[in-house]
Amino acid sequence: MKGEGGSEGAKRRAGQRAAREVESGWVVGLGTGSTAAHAIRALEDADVRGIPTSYQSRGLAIEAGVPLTSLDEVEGVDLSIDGADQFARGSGALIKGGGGAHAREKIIDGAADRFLVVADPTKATDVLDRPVPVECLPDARPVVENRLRECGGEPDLREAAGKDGPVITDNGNLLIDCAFGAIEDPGGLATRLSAIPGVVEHGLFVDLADTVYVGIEEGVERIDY
Ligand SMILES: O=C[C@H](O)[C@H](O)[C@H](O)COP(=O)(O)O
Repeated sequence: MKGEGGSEGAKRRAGQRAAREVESGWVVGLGTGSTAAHAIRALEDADVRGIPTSYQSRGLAIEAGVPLTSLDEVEGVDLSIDGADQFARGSGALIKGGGGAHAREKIIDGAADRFLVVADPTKATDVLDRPVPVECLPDARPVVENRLRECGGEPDLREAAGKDGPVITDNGNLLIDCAFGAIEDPGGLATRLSAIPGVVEHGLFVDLADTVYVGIEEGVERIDY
């Protein structure tokens, strides 16, 4: 369910710009995906501790020599830097989870004093309209799918490439990509999705982003919320 396109240069500019906000001694949430990866690499020589949001970001941090910690070893998270599959320019609402990492991302990004989103211009939209990734307990899938239909969605179990069967998240759960068409009220939909028994977490991030850095041809655009 990853988004298409987006130049690597734009992603790199956004990731490196966000990494410049990190101060010595900070605890930093390490986001997942190809854009957040540039921020993690840019922290190579920084005096920080990182909390990874996924298996992928953990591996990247180890490669870059960023010391790792966890939520139960720190008093707080100073800053988190993470990507997005789509963001609404006007509100900063996001769709995340194209790589299936949104549950841990929401915990860590949401715990941070500041949450910086890094993106390329293909992620920007006026109204969110990508399918929303929903992480679901395996036994609950039929019930969750019915409830998603009642919410107006079209659920689609995410299949794994190179394997017969579904994608299993880092937490051992299933992923359902649910299309809702244009999402005019992300906050209302987020509340409804969170109330479904068996839903571990969904990829709508509402009122969480403080700043979006968008890599563009000439540099980086900054949008504050
Ligand atoms: O589960 C994955 C994450 O939410 C990513 O941050 C999101 O998919 C964006 O990834 P990318 O920067 O590779 O487009």
